[in-house]
Amino acid sequence: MAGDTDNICLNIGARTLDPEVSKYFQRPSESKGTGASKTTRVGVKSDIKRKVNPAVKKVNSALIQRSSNVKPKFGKPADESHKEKHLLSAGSNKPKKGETNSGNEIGQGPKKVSTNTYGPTSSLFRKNPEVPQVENKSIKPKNEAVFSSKFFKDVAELHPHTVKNLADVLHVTQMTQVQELTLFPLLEGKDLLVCSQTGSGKTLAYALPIVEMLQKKRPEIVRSDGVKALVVLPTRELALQTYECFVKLVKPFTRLVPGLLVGGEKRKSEKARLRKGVNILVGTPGRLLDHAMHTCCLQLSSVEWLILDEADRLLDLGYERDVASLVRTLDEQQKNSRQTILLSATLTSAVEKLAGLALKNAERIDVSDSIDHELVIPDFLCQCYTITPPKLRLAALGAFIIWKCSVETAGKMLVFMATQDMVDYHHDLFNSVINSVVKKKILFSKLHGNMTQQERFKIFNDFRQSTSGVLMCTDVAARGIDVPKVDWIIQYTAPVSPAYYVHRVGRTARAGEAGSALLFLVPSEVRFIELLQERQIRLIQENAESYLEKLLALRQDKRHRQEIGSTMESAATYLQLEFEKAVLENKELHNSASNDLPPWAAACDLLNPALITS
Ligand SMILES: Nc1ncnc2c1ncn2[C@@H]1O[C@H](COP(=O)(O)OP(=O)(O)OP(=O)(O)O)[C@@H](O)[C@H]1O
Repeated sequence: MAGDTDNICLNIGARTLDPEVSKYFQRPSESKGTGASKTTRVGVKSDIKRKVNPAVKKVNSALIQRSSNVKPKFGKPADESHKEKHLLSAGSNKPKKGETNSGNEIGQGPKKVSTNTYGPTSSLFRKNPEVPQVENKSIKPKNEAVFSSKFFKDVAELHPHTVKNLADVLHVTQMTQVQELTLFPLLEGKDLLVCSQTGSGKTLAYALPIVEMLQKKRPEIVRSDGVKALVVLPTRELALQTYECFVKLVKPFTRLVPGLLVGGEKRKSEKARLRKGVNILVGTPGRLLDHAMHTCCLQLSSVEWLILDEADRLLDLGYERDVASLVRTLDEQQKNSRQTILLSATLTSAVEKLAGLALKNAERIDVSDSIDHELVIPDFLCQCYTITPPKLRLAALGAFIIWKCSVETAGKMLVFMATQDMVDYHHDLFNSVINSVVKKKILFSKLHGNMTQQERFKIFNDFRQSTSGVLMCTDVAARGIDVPKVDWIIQYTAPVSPAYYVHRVGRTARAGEAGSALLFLVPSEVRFIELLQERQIRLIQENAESYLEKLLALRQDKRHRQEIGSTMESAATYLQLEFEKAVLENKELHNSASNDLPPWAAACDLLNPALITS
């Protein structure tokens, strides 16, 4: 990525460069007799009648002034602008016959440039790195059928109230593979190590048998009997979601009480809940351990089931010690024998080590059809990627969101980004800019680890219940979280590994439903596609230009028709300028662009270091 950011200087054309260099970025419309082109970024900027603050005006006029003082070196008559399209395809920045590569990166100084002209393109589309075409290797995707042929109503061991409740409240009737394979060993009291693809119904696979075993116990379990089942999950959202699953499952058996402990809440109120009595305690490791050590009303002596869910994530997040301490505390305190279940979407050696620590004579259930632990992608997931030059990324993402969430349909989308600051910045930027250009407003929300628990729960729940909208998030939402009816997973920054790719895309196409995923890469990240191919994951390559083209649909709105122009380039330029203006006009956005974003993100996602520091 770092290498690609060098190209950003070309995005800003004359604005940041030495005057000697800047003349090579002259907007063609200023060449005599060619007429003004609306596709030129500076040109478009000057066309937009919008209240601009004086500082912005000063910068803009200085930029225009600077660029108009020099003679154009590139450029062709405006009436040839329709021929520009071919420049957008892969390799558009290759020197053409009769010209040399100008190589105008900052610091290189002016090089000999072509006398051949490119014409009035936006600088967004000029001097971009070549978009590589990736060879499609032969791939054998790993299959894992989600559903079994069994129905809950046919399982004699389940209470009729349970079966009815499953259908009425959880809307499930047919078992998934993992649910069928785990039900009987769990009812028999075995320890289990379960590995199954994302979205295959692992939560119900353990929650259902536990509730069933609890409701069958005689004398009947009541809340004053204390904690019988302890469920450990890596994040608050996952814990909340699992707790809610238990709340639904115990509906026919109201004497059973689930509880939630996730931190971020006052200890006093948590203690009060524990004092009243909880039978199924769901929580994150740190908080559970904290109460286990320091809250006398939390007794673990009667625990009979321990569930370590999303074990690979527990380890990734550094909870190994907390989990080990919790297991030790249980071993010391508990009076009855314990059944332990460990679940994971991937079986790594670290997970196996944890299994060795917590499980006894465990049965292993791996739903996938091979033993080499390949990554499994849901059957009905359509996966695409786009290799987009850094300068075009922001506009391409904006265009895609506008297309999928406002113009075409009102879809529901998760957008993954690398850092909390990126999420904050893009959330605020898109919320203000995109919603000022679209007719059908888009609900933008954000989720990351640096938000209060109340905020996180509220946003997570609101997004789960909404039928459309965009949730921008870090990897805090990558694993385990279950949001119904997500149409698209966008990975705006590449995941850290193929396994994380699978976790992120696994937020859609859950439990046999259909979904789509799009991965943004810059040209230097193309190796990631090869890595995915090596793991038997196939993606279809798409062109960012095909997303940018969709911006032309905004022309239906008379307010923007003129500014958008009639070409993909002019429309993309329009959106990019709207982003840039928002950053210049809004102090908070400006500050977060200049102070908070990692330099590589700032460089890719607007901004133009010159604008930020101006
Ligand atoms: N038998 C079923 N029939 C239909 N839907 C089901 C069934 N079991 C579970 N589901 C639904 O499938 C979705 C995914 O379930 P769950 O979150 O348990 O998957 P998971 O395997 O734990 O996924 P991840 O590994 O991503 O955490 C949930 O919305 C759940 O309600």
